[in-house]
Amino acid sequence: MGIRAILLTTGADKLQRIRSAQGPLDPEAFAEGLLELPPGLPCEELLEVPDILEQPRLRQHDLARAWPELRYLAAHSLTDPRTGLAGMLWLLHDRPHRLDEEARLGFRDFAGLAAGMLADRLELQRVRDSEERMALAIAGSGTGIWDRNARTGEIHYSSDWKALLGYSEHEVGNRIEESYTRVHPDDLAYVQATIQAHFEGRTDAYEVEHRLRCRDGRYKWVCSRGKVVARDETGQPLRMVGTTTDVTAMHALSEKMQQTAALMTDLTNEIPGMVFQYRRQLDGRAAFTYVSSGVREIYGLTPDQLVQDAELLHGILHPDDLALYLGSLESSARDLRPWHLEYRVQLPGSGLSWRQGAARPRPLADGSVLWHGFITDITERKLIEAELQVFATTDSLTQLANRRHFMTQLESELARVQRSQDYGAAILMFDLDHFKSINDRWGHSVGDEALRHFSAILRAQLRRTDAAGRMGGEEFAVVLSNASLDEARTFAERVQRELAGAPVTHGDERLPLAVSAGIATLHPDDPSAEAALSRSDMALYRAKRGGRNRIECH
Ligand SMILES: Nc1nc2c(ncn2[C@@H]2O[C@H](COP(=O)(O)OP(=O)(O)OP(=O)(O)O)[C@@H](O)[C@H]2O)c(=O)[nH]1
Repeated sequence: MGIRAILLTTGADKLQRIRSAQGPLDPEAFAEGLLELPPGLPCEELLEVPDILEQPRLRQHDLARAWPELRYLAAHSLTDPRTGLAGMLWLLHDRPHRLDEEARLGFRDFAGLAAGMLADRLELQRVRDSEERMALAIAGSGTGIWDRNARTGEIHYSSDWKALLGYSEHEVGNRIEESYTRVHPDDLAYVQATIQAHFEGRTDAYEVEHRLRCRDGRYKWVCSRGKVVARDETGQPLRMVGTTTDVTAMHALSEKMQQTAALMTDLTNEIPGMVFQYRRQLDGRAAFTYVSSGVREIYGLTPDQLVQDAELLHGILHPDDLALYLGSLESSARDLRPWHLEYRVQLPGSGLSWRQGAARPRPLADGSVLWHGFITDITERKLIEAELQVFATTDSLTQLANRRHFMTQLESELARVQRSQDYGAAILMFDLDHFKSINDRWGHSVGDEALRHFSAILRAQLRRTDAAGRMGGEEFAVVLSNASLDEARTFAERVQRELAGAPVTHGDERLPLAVSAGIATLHPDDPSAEAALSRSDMALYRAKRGGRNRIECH
């Protein structure tokens, strides 16, 4: 090109830094190595000034001052496709000059090459800067960094890495073989296999927790993370970088938590019944996240079975209680109120049994609800309750309803009559005739036998909807649902016939047992069951007065 000097400057604006100069131009002549762009630059990609003497403004420029012989100047901007202007390439001469077309094209190509190299260097600088920033960011954070040449097996550690294990700067070798000697023997195979899988491209990056021996011989738990950052054309790793973080404290904590969890499990397994944690998601899906071993007795399942499939309970709960069970959990989740329920289960091989559930719900951030609670077996309590219920409502001699329970049944029947105009019911009072003389003649136990005998006759005549009770002594009452006065009279006649036809005997003797009956219907305007009862009582009184073994209606 017939040029005396070449200059390379970098910068993104009018102030350029001189990077290199070839020829008689002295870079030292520029203040702080900076050069301000002459006016008109770098607006154009290529600018040529054939003779500076013809450009008065350029004669005063720094370039002309640094090299007074300067007569010719050509400049080409160097651009970085990512950031724009990155520098300038200058051609200078001490004589007037002009590039011919071929030289211009050559200058353009040359500037293109220089711009590419400059962009690469800037990129490298950026990477270095960011690496430095990263190193600064993780300095003192309990993390060290390393850089491994996968081909030669050379590995370099940051000062933090060495400090992590208690080494000073020059106490750690740079061979990978040595690095593996610091890994705990029990962890080595696993660590190497993890790294190998990453080398073979089976993972994007790797992360492995293991123990590393410190300078003082003790082991620390660390988390090693690594990633291959360069591979050759066949995919073989060339360079891998990574970090090592001290997780000893976290490990100790997680071990402590595991011990606590194991203790909790042991304790919950000792509690009779089943301790559970149950989670219900916003979309309604639900699962047991923990169940104690008591699930075997409570539901006849293993903990794993119930944790894997909560719906197994649908086949275990009594069909009549399933909807109640699901509904009660639903409302507990909705209102965040404690869940309490008594329900029946049917376990294979054993009969019906009762369970009681109690749990507290807690809302979670994702909208789901988490219960903690327990289920106990209350079958025995339910049996006792049922026995007490029978005890409280039944006459022990005859097994008929006692007076109090019969009155409750009568009240329900009256309510039914009051609800429906087409519905009628009758109340009958029975009283054994001359019962005192039976006791007097054959004794109390024969009298008891006679009372049981009459109760059995009454019971045999009842329909499922009717009810009978012993009102006291030798007095009985029956309420016939959906029955008229005539139907009630027929009922009483049948009872008298049965009693006459099946007498109680004592030895060869036959007890002269007969019964009087008084009948009344229930009225919708009866203020109470007692009112209807007293009408039938009045009718009974008339039957007694009328000669006994009679039926009177009110
Ligand atoms: N064996 C027995 N007798 C009872 C029981 N409860 C009451 N009695 C007796 O039943 C008798 C009832 O007698 P009364 O009230 O005089 O009536 P009655 O002899 O049946 O005469 P009328 O009812 O007028 O026909 C009494 O002797 C009571 O002691 C009982 O549980 N067992």
